[in-house]
Amino acid sequence: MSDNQADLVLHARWVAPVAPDATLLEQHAVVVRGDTIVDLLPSALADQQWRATEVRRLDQHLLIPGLVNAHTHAAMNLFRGLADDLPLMTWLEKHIWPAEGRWVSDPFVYEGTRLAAGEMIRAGTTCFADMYFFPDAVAKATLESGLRAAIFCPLMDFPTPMGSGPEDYLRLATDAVDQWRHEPRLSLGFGPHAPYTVSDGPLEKALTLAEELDLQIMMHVHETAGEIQQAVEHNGDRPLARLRRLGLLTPRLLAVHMTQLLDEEIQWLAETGTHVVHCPESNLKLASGFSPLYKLRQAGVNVALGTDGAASNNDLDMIGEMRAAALLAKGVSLRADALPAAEILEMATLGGARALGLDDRIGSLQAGKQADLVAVNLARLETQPVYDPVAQLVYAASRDQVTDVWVAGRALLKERNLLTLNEAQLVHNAQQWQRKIAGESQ
Ligand SMILES: CSC[C@H]1O[C@@H](n2cnc3c(O)ncnc32)[C@H](O)[C@@H]1O
Ligand SMILES: [Zn+2]
Repeated sequence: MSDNQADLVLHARWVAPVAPDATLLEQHAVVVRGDTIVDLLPSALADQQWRATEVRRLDQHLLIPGLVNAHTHAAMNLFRGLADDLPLMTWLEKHIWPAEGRWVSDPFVYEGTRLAAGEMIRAGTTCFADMYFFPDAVAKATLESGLRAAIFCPLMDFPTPMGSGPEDYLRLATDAVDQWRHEPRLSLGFGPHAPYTVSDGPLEKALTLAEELDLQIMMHVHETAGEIQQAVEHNGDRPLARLRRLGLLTPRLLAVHMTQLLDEEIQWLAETGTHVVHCPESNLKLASGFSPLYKLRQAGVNVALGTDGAASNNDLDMIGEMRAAALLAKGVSLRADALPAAEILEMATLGGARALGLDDRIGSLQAGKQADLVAVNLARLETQPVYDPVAQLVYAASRDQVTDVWVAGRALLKERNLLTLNEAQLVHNAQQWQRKIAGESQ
């Protein structure tokens, strides 16, 4: 290939690179060779300097880095709407865990993850962090969809359809790491469920293994006030203090939810480089509370954004999640300047990439990074006129304005059509699972 030959040149009316110190660009082009961005330059110059196999002119579009959903349980898409309007522990103990005990299997996780992948691609997510059972099925579905995923293998004290107990989960996790970690679009990690379901021994083992294998750890932490009260009554420690004592507060940990935080605990997170994953819609729907986003960011904690699973959110829409996060941060801090739109977009892209240890590869549009890109059409009456395209994306746009998505230079969505998954088939299969599941719970 000659020096000025590219595979793809994307010209866009606006480009938000999200790179450190980068500003919004107008009439620029992103140049892609193979799976990598090789140039970002004014459109007029790109026309002079680059020849390409494919050229797209996105004249009414904002081009952004692919959204990083930093916490979900993809296969739970098949449980969307199964149990609503309940608080966390009733939802989990009385509905979700019994349903998982009955239905979760390799084929369930494969089909549920495919359904979630279709939804995520159509909403502009290019990378998702998954925390669920049967990681091989998640890996297979992800690779087929063309998405990128960080797969956190489960760890709990009690048995599930996947494993008999901590030793078994850890063995299955290391097997999955061996099998999948060399796939360029996958990364692996450990997913101890929560402080109230994993005891000290297995947590220490997971940390040792994560250090040995250089992997991230994801855990639900401080999701509700009840979780903390129960822990204090049980062993005298708040869960975060216990994780600190065990050595888990490090840049390896993604602490999901964190709705209850003392100022001292925010300092621990900042000092140790622990990441927080904020899931505002799930927290609101389960009435769990909300994470003090403004305080966390002021303290210098890296915050990523996640949807949580579709059984508690009930969608995997990162554009909606950005809006919820922005409005909640302002409402809670009583500061209209808390979390401006550009900062929210950064959380939903580079913040997630940092938390997953992938910021050298994804999260911003820079030469040398992977070509994970999303085009959003702003020429709809709902997003007109455009003074500030990023504000329009966060405060006014909807996910169906995502028109095109690329991961590692490969198109997964073209003019709203899925290219790697059959939409009608996904709907059909979801309906079949619903009939089975609903049929038995009557
Ligand atoms: C081993 S992780 C999968 C496990 O987590 C459950 N889960 C889904 N959402 C939540 C949440 O918000 N808090 C706690 N646990 C959650 C899921 O149903 C699986 O059992
Ligand atoms: Zn979760």
